[in-house]
Amino acid sequence: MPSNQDAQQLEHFNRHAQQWWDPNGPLATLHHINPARMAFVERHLDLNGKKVADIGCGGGLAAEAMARAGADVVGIDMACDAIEIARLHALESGLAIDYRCTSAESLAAEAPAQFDVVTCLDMLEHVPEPAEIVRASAQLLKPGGWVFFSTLNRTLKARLLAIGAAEHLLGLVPQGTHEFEKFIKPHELEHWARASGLSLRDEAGLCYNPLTHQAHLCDDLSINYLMAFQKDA
Ligand SMILES: C[S@@+](CC[C@H](N)C(=O)[O-])C[C@H]1O[C@@H](n2cnc3c(N)ncnc32)[C@H](O)[C@@H]1O
Repeated sequence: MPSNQDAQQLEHFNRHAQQWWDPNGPLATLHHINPARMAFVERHLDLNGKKVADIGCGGGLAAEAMARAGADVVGIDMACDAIEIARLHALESGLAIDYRCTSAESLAAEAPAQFDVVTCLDMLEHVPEPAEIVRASAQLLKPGGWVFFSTLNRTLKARLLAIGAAEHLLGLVPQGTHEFEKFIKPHELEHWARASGLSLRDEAGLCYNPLTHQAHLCDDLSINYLMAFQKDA
């Protein structure tokens, strides 16, 4: 297995693959936050006709939303059971999405500078070397292309809410989904992106109400946040 993977994390997502599309299942929170994440992407560009790589696509929640908006999507993930579920669901939805069980680094080696847009949503905090995923994302982009990351900030508040409350108190997310040490500060993400030839264009917090299950874009980056970068021409 290539080094930039956490076997336990992949096993975790494979274990829940069958329930990926259950809006009340273990991945329900991803269903709840997906419209706000898509709104962040679409405030920068029209996805119609764009070639998109969705890195760490899982069962395909974002990939399907982008395909419905007219994008030509390649979805990749190293949890191969999740990719199988994504394929089946796209078939049922009548969407043509190219799903592959491969790594971001392999796709970048195979298809450099081929994509208008890269999305990497709630994935960076699950890999040992997130900077390498940022670098691969930059390699995949055409000059001027956009990449969107969402991840969890390494703050006490995020630890209390995303792990303490969501995993242990409320059971919104399966226990073991997150490791606090892997959370990423916005300045770290920006630093890795800049080193990969990406310029920061926008950032937003993603505020989530665990009682109403409503998520919206906000100014508070202290828990879940999104960043948009453009590849330097
Ligand atoms: C929290 S889920 C997010 C899934 C999807 N992006 C979404 O937001 O709906 C994290 C995903 O990252 C994937 N992942 C973890 N490590 C990976 C790696 N090294 N390469 C590709 N995908 C990976 C997991 O298998 C899982 O599907």
